[in-house]
Amino acid sequence: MSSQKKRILVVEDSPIVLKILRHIVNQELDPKCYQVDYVDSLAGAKESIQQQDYFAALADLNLPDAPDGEVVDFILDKGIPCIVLTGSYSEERREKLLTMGIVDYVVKESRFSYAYAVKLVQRLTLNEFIKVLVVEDSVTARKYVKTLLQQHLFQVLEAENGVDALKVYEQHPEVRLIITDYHMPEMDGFELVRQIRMQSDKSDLAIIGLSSMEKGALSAKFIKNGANDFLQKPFFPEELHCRVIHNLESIEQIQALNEAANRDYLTKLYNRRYLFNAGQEVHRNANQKKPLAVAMMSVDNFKDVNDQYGHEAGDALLIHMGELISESFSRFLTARLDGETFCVLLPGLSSSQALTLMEQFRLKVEDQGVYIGDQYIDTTISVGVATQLVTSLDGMIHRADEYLCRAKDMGSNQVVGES
Ligand SMILES: Nc1nc2c(ncn2[C@@H]2O[C@H](COP(=O)(O)OP(=O)(O)OP(=O)(O)O)[C@@H](O)[C@H]2O)c(=O)[nH]1
Repeated sequence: MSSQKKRILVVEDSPIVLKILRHIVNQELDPKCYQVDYVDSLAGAKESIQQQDYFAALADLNLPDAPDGEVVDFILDKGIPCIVLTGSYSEERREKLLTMGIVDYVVKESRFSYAYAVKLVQRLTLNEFIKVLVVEDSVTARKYVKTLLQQHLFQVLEAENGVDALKVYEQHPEVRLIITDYHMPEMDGFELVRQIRMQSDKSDLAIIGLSSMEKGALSAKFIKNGANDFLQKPFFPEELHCRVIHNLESIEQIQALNEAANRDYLTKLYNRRYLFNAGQEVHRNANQKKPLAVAMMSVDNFKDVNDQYGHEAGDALLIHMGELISESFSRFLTARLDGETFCVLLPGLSSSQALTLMEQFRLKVEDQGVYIGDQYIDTTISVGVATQLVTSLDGMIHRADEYLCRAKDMGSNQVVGES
């Protein structure tokens, strides 16, 4: 999320609804990320929108000075995504709202509907950064899906057949979702899904197949070919949005689980498991022309910090070390291996370059010290650096560890390695 707060406008005249909304907003929207303004009339909305840039608005359809949804027209006119709160539901009203180009409507029935509306704001914030590829040979159908996705702030890419889609995907591997039709010239939807699945699995990229009603079996075939989901045409806009959100949330949950499994809970650096897995490729790519250095570092006399200032202070020092390591070695793979021991893989660096870099880091730690509360703690590190390429990463880490022990034996606060 960008460092600037997102401004959200809530337009609602009912004090009871406002009270519930405020409560949910306070619970769900981080005040560090969102600034929410509340007004109770069209006049209030006009004044606020004149003064501020809004990321999105939640607006009541019927206000005393705007009984017929005029506030929604006004908000949309200003290019602000709008989630409509409506007291009642009818097919006619739904049709009208959707053709206006709103993000979604929420019938004011229970606390859950307000929670849904607030969650939608969070979703829009994420969507801004998500690329979706729409693959469809009919220009009208493609533009329709594109418009619906843009109403939810997605970045939309287009392709008119499977071959075209593969090219776009190659240029934009960050695409998180592909929505593809079945029947297309050059390459159909099934073949596209088959080819895409050779590169990206379901936990990295979601695929939703589109198939027409009369060809019911296509939907099952789409799933069997590797799509995450399908949608039968013609579909309601809400159906598309629900499927899109559902599939993206599944991917996000898997990624969050992976991330949690790969990170050290305290410093947020990668953990030992991740370093050993991801490091294999780094090690494989190393050769005589592309050297690899492995540095192991350990905070000196860390036990004394725990003993003297308490375990919490020790934790704070480790967090500080984690921050220092990730900012100083941002282009390298870094990890906390255990306790007060950290590791960094430095591909492309010769022995002397690696030793110099680690010596600079040692000096930085020595110079900085750290405040834990109002207590200033002086701290130093010892470092071992292995640069001789051996057959396994484990072997290099073991060597670096031996140099680290030597640095400690020689009095700590120094870098020892192969020159
Ligand atoms: N606060 C805190 N302490 C930890 C954590 N993990 C390990 N420790 C402690 O770190 C200390 C490491 O002690 P030692 O292995 O003797 O290392 P040292 O005191 O730095 O000594 P040298 O390595 O010789 O400089 C132990 O007391 C562990 O209990 C942690 O996550 N938080």
